[in-house]
Amino acid sequence: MLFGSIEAGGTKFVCAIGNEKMEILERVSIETREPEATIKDVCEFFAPYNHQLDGVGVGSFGPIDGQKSSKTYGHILASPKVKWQGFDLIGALVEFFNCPIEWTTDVNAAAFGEYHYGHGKDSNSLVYYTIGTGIGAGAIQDDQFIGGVNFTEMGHMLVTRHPEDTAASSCPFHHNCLEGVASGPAIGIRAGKAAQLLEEDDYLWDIEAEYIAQCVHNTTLMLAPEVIVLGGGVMQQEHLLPKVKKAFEKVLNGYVTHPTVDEYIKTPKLGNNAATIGCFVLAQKAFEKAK
Ligand SMILES: Nc1ncnc2c1ncn2[C@@H]1O[C@H](COP(=O)(O)OP(=O)(O)OP(=O)(O)O)[C@@H](O)[C@H]1O
Ligand SMILES: [Zn+2]
Repeated sequence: MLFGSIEAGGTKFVCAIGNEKMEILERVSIETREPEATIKDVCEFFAPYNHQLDGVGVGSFGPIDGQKSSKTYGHILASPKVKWQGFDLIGALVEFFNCPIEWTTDVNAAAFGEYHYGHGKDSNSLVYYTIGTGIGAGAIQDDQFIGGVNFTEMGHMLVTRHPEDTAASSCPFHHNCLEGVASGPAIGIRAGKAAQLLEEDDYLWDIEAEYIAQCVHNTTLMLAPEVIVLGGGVMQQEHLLPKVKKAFEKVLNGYVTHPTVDEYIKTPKLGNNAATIGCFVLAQKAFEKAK
């Protein structure tokens, strides 16, 4: 079988071809420009395979309309990328491909990859956070994405400000949401330099760990997942995960039981392939649904 994967991101579209073993056979990265030119390149990549593909999975940047009954279903909504506002992304892809398509958000796709082939392989529930330019999350319970009226926006949960943290929030909407205080740009504002340039022993990493620990605490109490995966550029700081585990145990203060922190709080097993593999699984589901 042959599946297509499209990770539609604000900076790049990563397109891949894979098989039922979830092996990536070919992959290309296309710079995100205006919609028409970008979609044209995406279609060119897939064109030689279009009659062989059994399904395509898409993980899209947002905000995107996921309400099936909506007139703008599958359209990009009020995106900061002005040229994409109102663009019918899913419609354009459905029109091009000759096979069934299943789609969700980019972070849901990464969560789905980890749920099926990564740290969630033997679990029935998983929450995945990406901590990068923004903070987004996907929650899965029994193979279903959690969400209703909208896709979830857990990255904007409110957190308690660290008493010594007076830095401006990087989120234009909230003074003390997780993204506003713990995303890469938020660390950058606090540090006065890019997060990746911050020394490993800088105290700001302890503040960062406390914010992420609050996120794990809130997630534990609201969703009680079997595993929480923390991905994205910021988590590439390997010293951060142990700090988060310690801070989480402190903030939770033994209130509920959970697996050991080493089993419970993970960085992605699939690394950068989580979303691609998640899209292949979506593609497989699209194929099975259409049978
Ligand atoms: N090694 C690193 N250490 C610390 N911060 C990092 C590192 N790599 C990237 N970042 C920070 O993460 C942000 C970029 O996030 P990421 O690498 O996940 O890409 P992205 O795809 O742009 O993010 P998003 O998932 O929000 O779209 C930047 O703010 C950057 O400062
Ligand atoms: Zn916010």
